[in-house]
Amino acid sequence: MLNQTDDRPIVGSDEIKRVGVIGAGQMGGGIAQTLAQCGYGVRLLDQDQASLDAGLARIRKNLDRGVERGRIDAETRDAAIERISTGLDYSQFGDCDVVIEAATEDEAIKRQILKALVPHLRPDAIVATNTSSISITRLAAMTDRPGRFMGMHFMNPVPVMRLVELIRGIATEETTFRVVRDLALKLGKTPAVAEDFPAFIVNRILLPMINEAVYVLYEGVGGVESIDTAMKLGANHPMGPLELADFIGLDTCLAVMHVLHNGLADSKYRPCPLLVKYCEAGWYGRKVGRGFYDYSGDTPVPTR
Ligand SMILES: CC(=O)CC(=O)SCCNC(=O)CCNC(=O)[C@H](O)C(C)(C)COP(=O)(O)OP(=O)(O)OC[C@H]1O[C@@H](n2cnc3c(N)ncnc32)[C@H](O)[C@@H]1OP(=O)(O)O
Ligand SMILES: NC(=O)C1=CN([C@@H]2O[C@H](COP(=O)(O)OP(=O)(O)OC[C@H]3O[C@@H](n4cnc5c(N)ncnc54)[C@H](OP(=O)(O)O)[C@@H]3O)[C@@H](O)[C@H]2O)C=CC1
Repeated sequence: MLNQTDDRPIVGSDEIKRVGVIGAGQMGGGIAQTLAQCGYGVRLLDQDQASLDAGLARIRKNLDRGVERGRIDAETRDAAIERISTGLDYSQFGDCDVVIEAATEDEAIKRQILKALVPHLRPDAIVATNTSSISITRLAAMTDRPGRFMGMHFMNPVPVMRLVELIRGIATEETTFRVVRDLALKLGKTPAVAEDFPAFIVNRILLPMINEAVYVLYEGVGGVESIDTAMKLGANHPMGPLELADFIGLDTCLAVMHVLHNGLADSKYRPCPLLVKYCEAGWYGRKVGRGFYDYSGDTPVPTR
């Protein structure tokens, strides 16, 4: 398939066979698992072996749970694991058709990753970012291929959630968009298109709600349990906002609020000081064992 604007060849969606994933955290792991379950070869990278091992162990556990619950059989699980290779070196992405960046929500880290990544890619490879909030256009400018760059924003937990937000940067070519949209469809997801504004659609709406829940806690309007019970039973949310904040990661929640606050320059997006304090303490939520709940025991215990 030929690129419509500059005639350089670009991979077509049917030709996507190998996908690289950068970051083996909860999102990178979920994306890798979903890709592998759908038959794609996956190259997974993180910055150290311990993070890679932990990521792969989480994928195995999720797939094992699928087998236990009768959702998949053991052969499907084993084949999915076989399709995932891991490494610490960007050269593993040399044969990838698409690479999805899913590292920590920090623009400096993402810029560094993108700069290091592109020299190893085929000229026609597409780069997508799973950022929750950062400008796609700005990240694209860090690469040698703004036309082959866009936002592909999965939701957590990736294997379960049906939505993928698709965000074009100012330079994203239509062919790139179509290839990435088709990949999302092949993963069984429903795409929703968002413009390149801070935090796009889902997080522009969801994160201020979570931040407000933290203010409600900060001001003593309710305790952790009351707030979550109120929103679960009163608004039919599957998780309360504080439970959800812990699930997303308080570091990610705070990073998104900063992008909204800085990017839209409106005081309504001011991160709650209590959210800032929890992050300063390293209480990032479920992934570290403590956030608005303490996860060290059998059942989560509210911390306030
Ligand atoms: C921050 C961003 O940039 C954007 C975001 O992602 S915002 C966050 C968006 N996500 C949400 O809002 C999630 C809200 N929560 C939920 O929808 C549900 O609580 C939930 C789907 C996470 C769990 O559902 P539940 O019914 O309470 O639990 P449970 O029965 O254990 O799990 C339901 C299914 O999800 C699967 N699941 C749960 N957690 C999982 C995980 N972390 N990874 C993979 N699969 C998971 C389970 O295996 C189960 O699958 P089966 O029914 O096929 O066996
Ligand atoms: N959490 C959520 O609900 C959602 C998050 N997102 C987005 O997905 C991305 C990842 O989030 P999430 O998975 O939750 O975060 P996690 O903290 O779970 O994982 C981030 C991973 O990135 C790794 N990492 C950090 N720096 C580098 C680097 N220089 N090179 C390679 N890997 C690196 C981290 O390694 P280490 O642990 O060693 O630092 C970690 O394994 C973020 O952009 C986030 O905004 C999108 C949708 C939902």
